[in-house]
Amino acid sequence: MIEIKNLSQSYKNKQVLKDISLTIERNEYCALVGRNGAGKSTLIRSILGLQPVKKGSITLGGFPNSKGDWKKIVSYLPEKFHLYPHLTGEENMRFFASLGTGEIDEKKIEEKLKMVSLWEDRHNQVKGYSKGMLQRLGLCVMLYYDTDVLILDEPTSGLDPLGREEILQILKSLSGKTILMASHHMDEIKQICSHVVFLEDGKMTKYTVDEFLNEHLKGADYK
Ligand SMILES: Nc1ncnc2c1ncn2[C@@H]1O[C@H](COP(=O)(O)OP(=O)(O)OP(=O)(O)O)[C@@H](O)[C@H]1O
Repeated sequence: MIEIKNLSQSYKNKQVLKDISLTIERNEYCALVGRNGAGKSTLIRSILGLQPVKKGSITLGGFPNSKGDWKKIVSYLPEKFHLYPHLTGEENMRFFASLGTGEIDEKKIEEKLKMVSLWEDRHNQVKGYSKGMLQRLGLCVMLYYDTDVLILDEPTSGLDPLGREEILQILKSLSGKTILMASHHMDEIKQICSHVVFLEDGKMTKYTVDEFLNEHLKGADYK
């Protein structure tokens, strides 16, 4: 579903990604792991076409990321995103739903709000939502589009253990999705991911979760 070939990225003289090649197959749940500054955001930004690719190529579902068609199969949840605080949860959903074809699928909004346990709170203004609720609403917007590929940048960042668990359970309940998710939390990676994409010194290695744990956790780099 995601294919990266010989990707290199630099900022001025600093090379951040060095000749990276990666294939993420359909139905794989991949954690994107690396120390601060390893290049995780640079990789995500490159995949999403937010950063021009000068060297290498990226395709999503067979579509080059330089052309628009790939957007039909990919949704992205940034680490920081904006919702309208004066609108209710449901009104926010309706707003984002209308950005697609212009038509709003009310049944689907109901289904997704229930999926993220916000149906009861749908008539409340978002300004009163907790961080966990906001994160679930962000996820709900993303899930509304029913895309095959989900890219998430630290979706549980800043949440308490219960809030994190709620997000993980939602992701776990999905089927037929391909996920790339930046994460610093080994416990959540173990819980929901099949693979780890590890960035270090500009190089990338893809492991199964067990391989990664055996290789890297003896020194307790990540917990
Ligand atoms: N716009 C930019 N201009 C110059 N250098 C940048 C820019 N963006 C990122 N960098 C540098 O590139 C390197 C990789 O940054 P990136 O944000 O991709 O890492 P990251 O793995 O996402 O880090 P974190 O875990 O802290 O979010 C870092 O050394 C960073 O300082």
